[in-house]
Amino acid sequence: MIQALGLTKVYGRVRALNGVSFEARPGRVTGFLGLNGSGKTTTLRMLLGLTRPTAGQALINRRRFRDLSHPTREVGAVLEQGICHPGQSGRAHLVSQAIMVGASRSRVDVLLDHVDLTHAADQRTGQYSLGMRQRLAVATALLCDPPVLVLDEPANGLDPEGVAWMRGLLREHARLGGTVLLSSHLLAELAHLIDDVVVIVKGQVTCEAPLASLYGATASRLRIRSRDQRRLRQVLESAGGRVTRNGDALEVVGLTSEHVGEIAFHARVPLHELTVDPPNLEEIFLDLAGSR
Ligand SMILES: Nc1ncnc2c1ncn2[C@@H]1O[C@H](COP(=O)(O)OP(=O)(O)OP(=O)(O)O)[C@@H](O)[C@H]1O
Repeated sequence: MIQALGLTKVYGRVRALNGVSFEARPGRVTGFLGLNGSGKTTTLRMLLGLTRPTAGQALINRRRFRDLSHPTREVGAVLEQGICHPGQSGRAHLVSQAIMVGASRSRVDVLLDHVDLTHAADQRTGQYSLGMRQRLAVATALLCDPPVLVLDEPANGLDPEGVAWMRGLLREHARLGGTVLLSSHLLAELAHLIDDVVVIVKGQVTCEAPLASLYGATASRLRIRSRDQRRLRQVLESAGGRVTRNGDALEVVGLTSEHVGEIAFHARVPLHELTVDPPNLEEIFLDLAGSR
């Protein structure tokens, strides 16, 4: 469980965070979304005891990071990939990290396998691709099998296969009861990964909700073609639809497809096309982030 309680951070004249509060719960993957400079990294760093809040508290399992008796057993973090010596092999890196955090040596091989790096374990990390370094960073975070995971832009630089792998790993972690909080500046990228969304805009949380509820709150757009567009537009508008023209089609918001079908039937206007465009996640996010 992660809790941000009124987190505020002031750097000189910059108020980077202004009373940020939200929760990330066990068994769920929470996306922490915001445009560049909105305060995501500052918040994550506070959760991990790396930045001191001016006011408020950042709690992992109801304690501040510095009060955790075994921090690496409670929370694993991937803040930036590639904090490893380029001359060291992936395996050597993990072994030295395991010694530092008191994890067993056997855990290293299990994790190399888990992140699919066994084949490159003895290669120098300086020769690793961005995706391989990201996998190594995830393995490092998992050394003590912590229930809470915090990841800053984990999909950055990953190819589609890497993104799919990361998605599977994080979903599985949540399925087993873990808490996952990850930041991103792209909502669409997280569509099949996250359960809950927290949106931060200029240091303030503007939305905290299950992802599914965002789809529900935004009306679908219908695309309709007919032989008699003029008549159709008239009847749809008088039924309360907001109609705009797009090429040879009409776009309608505010009516369901069933409703449109019945209206067209009663008006005796044959339809050539009636399709539903689900809300576009990126548009929803940009609306929430106040950039449109
Ligand atoms: N050490 C610092 N000193 C001064 N200002 C800072 C410092 N760290 C962050 N800031 C400012 O705080 C604000 C939030 O920055 P932060 O890095 O948390 O945003 P972010 O959402 O993670 O952005 P990005 O997606 O670009 O990484 C920005 O205006 C940034 O310039």
